[in-house]
Amino acid sequence: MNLTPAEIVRELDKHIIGQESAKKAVAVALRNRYRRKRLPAALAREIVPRNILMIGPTGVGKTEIARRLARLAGAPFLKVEATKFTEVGYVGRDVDSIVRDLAEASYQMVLQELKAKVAERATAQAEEQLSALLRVSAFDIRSGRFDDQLVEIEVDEESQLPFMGVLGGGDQMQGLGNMLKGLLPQRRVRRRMRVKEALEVLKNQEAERLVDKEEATQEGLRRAQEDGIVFIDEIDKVARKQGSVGGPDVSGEGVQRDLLPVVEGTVVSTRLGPVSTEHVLFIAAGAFHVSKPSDLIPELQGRFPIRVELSSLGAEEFERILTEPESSLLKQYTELLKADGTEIHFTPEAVRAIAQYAHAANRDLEDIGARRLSTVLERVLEEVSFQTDLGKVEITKEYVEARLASVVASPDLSRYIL
Ligand SMILES: Nc1ncnc2c1ncn2[C@@H]1O[C@H](COP(=O)(O)OP(=O)(O)OP(=O)(O)O)[C@@H](O)[C@H]1O
Repeated sequence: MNLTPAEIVRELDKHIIGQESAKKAVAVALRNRYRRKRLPAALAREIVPRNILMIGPTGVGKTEIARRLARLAGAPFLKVEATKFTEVGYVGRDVDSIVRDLAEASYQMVLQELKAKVAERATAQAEEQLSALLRVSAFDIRSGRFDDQLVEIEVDEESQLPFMGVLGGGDQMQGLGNMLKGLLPQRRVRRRMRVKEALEVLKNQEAERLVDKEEATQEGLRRAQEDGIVFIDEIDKVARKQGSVGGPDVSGEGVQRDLLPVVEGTVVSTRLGPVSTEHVLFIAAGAFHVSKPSDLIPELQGRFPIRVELSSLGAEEFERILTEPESSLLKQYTELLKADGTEIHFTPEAVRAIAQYAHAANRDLEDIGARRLSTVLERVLEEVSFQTDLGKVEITKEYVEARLASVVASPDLSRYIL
């Protein structure tokens, strides 16, 4: 993956509308990693990432840019909220958990890749096991003819939920869950389930056995350290100037002091082994409505030398966000309903109307950025979504207005619905 900064921006353009300077900054940061790796080792060690501070209101694409960048680079990614941490010695999460969770995310990423490589073999073995159990041919299993039949299989306790890592909570909960999984001794239990499910469970179990865990650990460690990207949201909330009121940490300065070594480069021991944060890229973000970046402690300011501002979004950007990204909201809804025999089509005027309503709601209620589009769209499509097999349905400006008029007329109603 040796994309030039311009190519990286072009990739990001497929998902994020506007916010050019932020895209450019992250593109350069990513390219710098590639540049560094081409230098002699002694020199490369000296060059630390120049971290980025994103300044902009909520819902304008800060997280999305960082997440997309990570995906593009195949880099392990972790999002944390600065406000979730508390000074060492007080109740709350300690900052070292950032590194442990990043390592865990990295390990899981590698594990999934390794599993994908052995998927074919794992499937064949799972089919064989089931065919032996049911005394039918593997072909019969594959045909799906026995999908609904019940079968009892022996499973590793943790293999029962092959998708737990995907579904479980936020990034942090996922890290925690995985960590627990790693610590618990494996138990074998007998479970009755439908053949179709058994196949999935056994596939996953075989894949787990086939992959080289040590390889996953080593590669996971390497990626966390060399490619890891940590997004620290709400940094502005811990950047208040020293408050006048007492209490343990009114200003958030303690959290900043704790974050500092992690950002500067430290070694944290994790389940996988020691992880150095020296080359991890940190992207901090905040609205900075009240506090200013200059309210951060000087050492931390120095560690985030690249400052980019993201602008708040207006009706025109909303219109583009609705339609242009590769998996835009309108495309998502269209595909979703198509699965149920309803083909919706939005007229350009309808799209504009939705964008304008969203913009107005942000202005009148609270500016939540592009997130507003989801609530408005949900309301517009409420009735259509409730039904199935409607065939072709055209969503016109008049329809949008009819759906939203009553809500918009009542400020109280708006607050709940939009
Ligand atoms: N410029 C944009 N282009 C496309 N989609 C956007 C844009 N801005 C926001 N979105 C969408 O809006 C949602 C919220 O955006 P995001 O998570 O990036 O907010 P944020 O700026 O990080 O705010 P917060 O700090 O509150 O998390 C995401 O689903 C994202 O895809």
